[in-house]
Amino acid sequence: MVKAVVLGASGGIGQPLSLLLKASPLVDELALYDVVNTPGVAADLSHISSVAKITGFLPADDGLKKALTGADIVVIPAGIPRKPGMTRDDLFKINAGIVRDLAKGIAEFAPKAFTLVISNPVNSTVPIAAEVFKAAGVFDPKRLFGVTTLDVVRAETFTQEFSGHKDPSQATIPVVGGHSGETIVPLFSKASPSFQIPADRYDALVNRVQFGGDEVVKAKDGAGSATLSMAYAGFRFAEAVIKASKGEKGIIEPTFVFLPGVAGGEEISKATGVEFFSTPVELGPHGAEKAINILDGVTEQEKKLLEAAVAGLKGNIEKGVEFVKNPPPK
Ligand SMILES: NC(=O)C1=CN([C@@H]2O[C@H](COP(=O)(O)OP(=O)(O)OC[C@H]3O[C@@H](n4cnc5c(N)ncnc54)[C@H](O)[C@@H]3O)[C@@H](O)[C@H]2O)C=CC1
Ligand SMILES: O=C([O-])CC(=O)C(=O)O
Repeated sequence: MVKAVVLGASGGIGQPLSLLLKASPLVDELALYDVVNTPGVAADLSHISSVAKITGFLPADDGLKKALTGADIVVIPAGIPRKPGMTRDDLFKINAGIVRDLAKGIAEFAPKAFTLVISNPVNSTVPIAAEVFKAAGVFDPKRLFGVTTLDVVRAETFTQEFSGHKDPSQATIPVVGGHSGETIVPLFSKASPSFQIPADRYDALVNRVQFGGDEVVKAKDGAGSATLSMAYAGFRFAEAVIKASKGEKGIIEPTFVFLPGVAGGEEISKATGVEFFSTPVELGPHGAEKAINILDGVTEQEKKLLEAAVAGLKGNIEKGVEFVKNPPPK
């Protein structure tokens, strides 16, 4: 039996993500939580003739507790999205508190659940969740994931003409680092099967993966950021976590984790100088079984990208940790 919970289920990402989870044969129970509209979204989805039994909750009447109790996997797309001209870090002011409070709920009502954080800025919201879990004495680094799958999905899509896959999702193109601008590092040299990108196209392709989010923010012109591609990516990652938890072997996905708490992660943490980092992770019954180091043998260009990523990540991580350790005055 798998119970999945979506926190922020009525939003632009929350609704299509809930649809995909409701339609998935891997999910037996689905609970939707948001500060608005969950009764309607749950009623609508409940007419779909799939396995999952669906319920919707609002904050009143212990809604968060009821949604989270018994959860195996919790996905968090709660929080505000960007508008043109904003960086993901500009979302910190509002989303940091939202993620902190939802993480407190998870610590209390579903401390053993896999927690998948989508809310931006991921580079800071994942450290926030980790600090909340630590303070509550329930932190298991193998069970906390920042969802960076959309960066991988974009890399697969944007390089299709070089990878040559009819179905671009069949390419393996690792993207490491974090989830904002220069902290996003596509490692094209580590793609498998390998392919060559012409030198005059390289910078533009890296830039497109790093700033793919901005492309959507601009096109939506004030109406938000990526929602449908994110729902696809979030579902892909959630599905991978669920399949691995059920014993399926060989599932590897890049995700933003607390490296010192995952087997193999210490080495990557030493090499990069950061504790939180997105790297390919082998998933298993208990979550992140092994962090895979693919940083050896990267190209000189990729080394430079990694340096810039780490410099940005350090501040983002510190900001998240500080937010919980030394909360700003109310
Ligand atoms: N990790 C990634 O790759 C990506 C992350 N994002 C991020 O995901 C977040 C959500 O984006 P959208 O769905 O487009 O935004 P949205 O505004 O459409 O939806 C957010 C939902 O969160 C709900 N919410 C707000 N406070 C809440 C709380 N305390 N508890 C529960 N629900 C709450 C809102 O009522 C709303 O329904 C944003 O922070 C965005 O930047 C977006 C795309 C990609
Ligand atoms: O760009 C944004 O703000 C949303 C996001 O994280 C993405 O699309 O990668």
